[in-house]
Amino acid sequence: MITTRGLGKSYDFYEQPANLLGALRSLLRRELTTVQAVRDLNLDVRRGEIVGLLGPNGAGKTTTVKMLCGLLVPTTGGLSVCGETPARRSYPFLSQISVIFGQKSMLWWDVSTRESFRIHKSMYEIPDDDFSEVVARLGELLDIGGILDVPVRNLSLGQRMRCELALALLHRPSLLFADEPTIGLDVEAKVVVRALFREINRTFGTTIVLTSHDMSDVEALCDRVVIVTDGGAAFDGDIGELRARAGIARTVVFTYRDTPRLPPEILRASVESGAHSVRLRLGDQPVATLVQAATGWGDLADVGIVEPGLDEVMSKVFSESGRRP
Ligand SMILES: Nc1ncnc2c1ncn2[C@@H]1O[C@H](COP(=O)(O)OP(=O)(O)OP(=O)(O)O)[C@@H](O)[C@H]1O
Repeated sequence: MITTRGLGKSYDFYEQPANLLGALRSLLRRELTTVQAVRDLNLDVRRGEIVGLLGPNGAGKTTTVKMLCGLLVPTTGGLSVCGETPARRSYPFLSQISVIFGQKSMLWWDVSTRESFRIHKSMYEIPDDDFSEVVARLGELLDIGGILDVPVRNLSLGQRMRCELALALLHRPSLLFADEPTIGLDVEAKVVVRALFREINRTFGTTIVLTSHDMSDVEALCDRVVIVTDGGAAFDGDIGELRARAGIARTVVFTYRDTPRLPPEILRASVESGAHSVRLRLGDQPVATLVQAATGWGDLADVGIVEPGLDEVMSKVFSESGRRP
């Protein structure tokens, strides 16, 4: 579905002078600055996958997405998306893809969502029957039936995001780019959006490329993650491999019916301890050995093994790549 080889993009721009003197000088001589936003990126996405494109701020994720959907022309390298060259923006290409930018509205601001849908319908030549069916289905799934006739400027952020999603899915794209699609949504709306992504992926086989700083989105959705740092791919694999790469040990939590009598060395090594519980890092020792020892510290009620949070994992991988999370 997507292949990039040696993909690169640099931006040239003139820096804004910091003060009046600088501004006067810049009338005579301006300094051109180049930022290498994406460098030598090799990426393969197969049909039907949900791939997370992750990385710290400024890593080059949005620039990559913009090249993949044809909004930006690469400076170097080659890419093929749905068998086409995105920057040519041919009709067969555009009718197969869709893009959601969480920070940018694709809806017309002054008219209702339904009007934007109608414009979209004519642009994509969606037949009347298909259109009615998809609007009804998305209206129900996203709970927007009651707000389709409200001017977009009067919608709350969460309501607008639901409408943005519906607009993006109207022509049933086979490839969806979603750049921070859950930004600003409340917890309930995020769950709805994730469920919707899963559903369209399962039902229509839609391939999804997602960028998000919300690790719950990533855990809930992504079969595979590609971590971009400084414009290049620093990791490509599934979340299990990513956890292994970060090398953060799992922890085990022992919960007691009474207050446990913890040996001093256990107390010192604990990640946290409370009146009725203690949390320890699982090092090389077998879990069974630790559980056996834990039964001797008090009236053991429960044992739970906790994977490191994806936020912690990402933070470690980003910092190892020399970038802040
Ligand atoms: N239009 C532009 N002109 C000049 N530089 C740009 C432009 N757009 C992005 N950049 C620079 O390119 C680099 C990558 O930006 P990009 O927006 O692709 O990162 P990102 O990974 O999406 O970041 P974030 O997570 O903060 O959204 C940054 O250093 C940014 O300042």
